[in-house]
Amino acid sequence: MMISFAVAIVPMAKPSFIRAEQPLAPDLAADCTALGRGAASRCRDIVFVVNPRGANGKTGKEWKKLLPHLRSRLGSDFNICESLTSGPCHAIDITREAIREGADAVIAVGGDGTLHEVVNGFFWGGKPVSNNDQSVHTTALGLIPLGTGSDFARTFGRKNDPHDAIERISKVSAKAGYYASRYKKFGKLCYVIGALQAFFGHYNQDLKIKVDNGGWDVYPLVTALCIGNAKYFGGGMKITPNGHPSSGTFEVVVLQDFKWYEFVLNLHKLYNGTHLSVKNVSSRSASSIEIEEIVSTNSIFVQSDGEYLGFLPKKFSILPGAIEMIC
Ligand SMILES: Nc1ncnc2c1ncn2[C@@H]1O[C@H](COP(=O)(O)OP(=O)(O)OP(=O)(O)O)[C@@H](O)[C@H]1O
Repeated sequence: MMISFAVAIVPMAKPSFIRAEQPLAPDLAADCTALGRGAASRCRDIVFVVNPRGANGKTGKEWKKLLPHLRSRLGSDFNICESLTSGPCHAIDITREAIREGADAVIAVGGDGTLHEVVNGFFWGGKPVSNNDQSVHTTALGLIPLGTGSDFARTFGRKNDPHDAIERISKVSAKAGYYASRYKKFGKLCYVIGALQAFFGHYNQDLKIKVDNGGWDVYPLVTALCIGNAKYFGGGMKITPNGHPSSGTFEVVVLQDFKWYEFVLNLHKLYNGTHLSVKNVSSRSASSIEIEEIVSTNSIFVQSDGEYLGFLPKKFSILPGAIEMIC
């Protein structure tokens, strides 16, 4: 069985962010290449955190093609700092360092995994990271979606066109400055293949769920539980169709006693968001949720934005308005 939750981010003015109550990543030694090379004072206004290995390496290639356009579009308003990630979790460190150094905006360039890491770089020990001089200046978050799925951007109705993303960044540039695996070679189909493969050796599990500090509800034979403050995951599956980053809540969708053939038969509904009317599918909205096994096996896998997040039990909660996002 798998628990997944779509994203942990934000839109417009003061949106919300989903937080896992346990640390999302270790605080690795800060070795942000771009800022650590002594270029911080030159490059700290807008930092592009680029995952060159995203989408099977396509992100790196697309980014190289995009750079000249980006420089000509934003170069007059911003000092542009490009920082390539060297491996998993590096984006977290780069982001934290950029915020501490007073960056006006940090832009994730890659897929949902990269965005996930950048968002987590905005926090440390459950609290927002602040810049070194402790001023009211804040750092905005932006996204150039160049990953395999890039599902978060879909919630905003985006076609995941990087040029559109640059236009959005250029339009709000003044404001930003002010406010202060494995099947990826199959592209988006990798998510369907991965989900089908997950059914083999899969077993349903009885769970208990506590929503918004209420009582515990028992959910027998859970096949999958998905939490989202955005609508999409799995390369365009509208899994939490009522989720939206500005709602201040997330949507919880539970699939119970689902067979692999039901997954196949209902695949089109998962993609267009009409699966909530299917038998054994339920949905509710929440601002915090605790999930535990009825009988503990410590084997219920949790993933977030395609990233491994450990095993149950887990608690997730919304942090309303935690990050200013360029969108
Ligand atoms: N230099 C690197 N080499 C290998 N892996 C990296 C590197 N930099 C970052 N990563 C890891 O790659 C993961 C996936 O990247 P990303 O989300 O950008 O692309 P994707 O998986 O193709 O897109 P999506 O998540 O939208 O499907 C990130 O979460 C990160 O942990």
